[in-house]
Amino acid sequence: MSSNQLKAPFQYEKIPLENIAIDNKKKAKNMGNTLKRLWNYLTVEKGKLFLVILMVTLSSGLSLLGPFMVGMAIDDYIVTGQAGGLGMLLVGLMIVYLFHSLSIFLQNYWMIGIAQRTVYTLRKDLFKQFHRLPISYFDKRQHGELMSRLTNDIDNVNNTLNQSVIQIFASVLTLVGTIAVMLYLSPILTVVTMSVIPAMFFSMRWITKRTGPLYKLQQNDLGEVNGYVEEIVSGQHIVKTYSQEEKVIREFQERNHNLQRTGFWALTIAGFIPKIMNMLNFLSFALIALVGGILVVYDQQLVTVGVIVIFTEYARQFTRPLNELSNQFNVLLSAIAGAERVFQIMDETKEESDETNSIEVKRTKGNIKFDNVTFGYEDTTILKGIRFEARPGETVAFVGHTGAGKTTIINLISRFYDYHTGKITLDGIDLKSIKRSSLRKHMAFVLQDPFLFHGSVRENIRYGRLHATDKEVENAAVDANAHDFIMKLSNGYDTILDQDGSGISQGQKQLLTIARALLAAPSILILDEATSNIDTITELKIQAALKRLMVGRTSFVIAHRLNTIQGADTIIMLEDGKIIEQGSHEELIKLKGSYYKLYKGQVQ
Ligand SMILES: Nc1ncnc2c1ncn2[C@@H]1O[C@H](COP(=O)(O)OP(=O)(O)OP(=O)(O)O)[C@@H](O)[C@H]1O
Repeated sequence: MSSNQLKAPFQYEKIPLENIAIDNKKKAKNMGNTLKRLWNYLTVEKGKLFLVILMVTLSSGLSLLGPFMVGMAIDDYIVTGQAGGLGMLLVGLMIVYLFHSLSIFLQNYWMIGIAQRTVYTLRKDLFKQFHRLPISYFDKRQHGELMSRLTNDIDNVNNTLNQSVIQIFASVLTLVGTIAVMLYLSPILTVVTMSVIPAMFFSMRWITKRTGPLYKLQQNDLGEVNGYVEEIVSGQHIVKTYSQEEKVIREFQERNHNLQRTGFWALTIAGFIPKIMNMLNFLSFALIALVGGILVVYDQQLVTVGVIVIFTEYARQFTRPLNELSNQFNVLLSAIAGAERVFQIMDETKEESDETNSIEVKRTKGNIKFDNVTFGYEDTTILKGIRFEARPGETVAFVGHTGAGKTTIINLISRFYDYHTGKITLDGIDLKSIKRSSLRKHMAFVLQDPFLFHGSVRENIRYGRLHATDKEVENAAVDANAHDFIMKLSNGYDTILDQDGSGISQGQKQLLTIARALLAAPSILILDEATSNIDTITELKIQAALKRLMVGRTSFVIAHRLNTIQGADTIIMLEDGKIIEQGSHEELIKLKGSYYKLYKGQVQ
């Protein structure tokens, strides 16, 4: 690998901002909707929110009172030379600032509570939504990218709720209050102080127009980075086996670079705000001193020295909330971008809700019938005119080249996807009218790549039936030929398995999933190439366990190795989504068609 390939992109090339297409109207509408939905989450805590608002109002009021009292001290006591009342005023000032601090402490305390609970609910709702989404949704997306929504995006919302809500509210109040008091004290100086507003407004507009889309882009780029990391971490074995480290690092760097670039521009442009605000602040300071000074010299009635001091303080108070508003506005934009991505998932079409009159199937014989079924994932039709019947207790095996449609048939039987035309029935009832959860309760899967959760061996088997007793779990393990190896593990049934069971062999994992299926005692079984990549002794064990598992259950088997399915009642040979041959092993051999050729090819 040349060192150039991995060189960090120190050059921050300009992002073509004009390419970030923004449909302003649509964007504003989306933002409004997102804010409204966030607000709905917040207002669950009406009481606390009211207290926060009360405290913010109090602290804003007190922050106006402080400078006013200082001005009074100058005009009434210092300029007049009567310093007697100064002590009392000082005590008053101390009390004002004490309550000011107390109200700030309380508003933060309550707001953090509200924010944490809001984000907790948001996280809960999003996680729930993950479970309502159809398999097709996950099939199409990178898992890490989805995870990023639950972590980074919600974190973003959390940070904003913790700080920005209070700051924005306090800033608005302080701004309005300051303007009101300034007008009361001196309309001329108010106009002078506010003369910098247009400059502030236009510079802010220029900045936020650019940072908004950039923040959104940054969140997307972060999702991409997370998605890629998740994919590569879980595919480490493959990366190493094919020595693809260089390629992977290069691809990661591309995503990392994009994130760095958007992050750089978002923060750089947002960083202009405080600088511009400071500059304008100093400008308004100078203007107040100049105009105020001239007014004092010409007419003491118009403006006093105390009022000039109050104005210089208010000028700062006046630009600070503006500054804060603009800063918080950027944080808010990034949180809205995060929230928007969260709500996007919440708005995804859920797994089509089961019809209200859909049937709960308590018992089933396990008779599955396909009658002229067609189906396609997207526009292209994958399965065409599929007809077959699996009678109760029978085994139906699917064979065919890769992409022929074997898994797709299984996806339809388990209703991960719904058929388009024709009909699939279970015991004569249309599959679409049966509640998905009720249908899947009667099914168990033993898949090619057995999945185990982080937890004990016992818990992993018990996943098949949560209320099974320890004895039942062990019986299932015995029947699945798993008991012996489990007893040899460091803690027997209580041995903790890593996520995906990386501490045990592939064959052992398969035995555990067979035990899990045995415990579930379903009437329909789905076996997907359960015996590939396994040594002969373990394979024999698995075969025996599967035989036991399949007794009395309708079983659907996908197998590439034809020797494992010779005993099947029906073998269905698929080609390009169509059934080309169907019958028992003997019948298909006699036919001397495609199955015969495939079989001969494998046994030779
Ligand atoms: N989630 C999906 N979205 C879109 N197309 C899909 C999806 N899953 C499978 N397909 C397409 O459907 C066709 C049938 O795929 P299927 O997985 O059923 O084949 P298969 O016979 O099980 O193959 P294999 O033996 O390789 O597992 C293929 O052309 C495949 O590209």
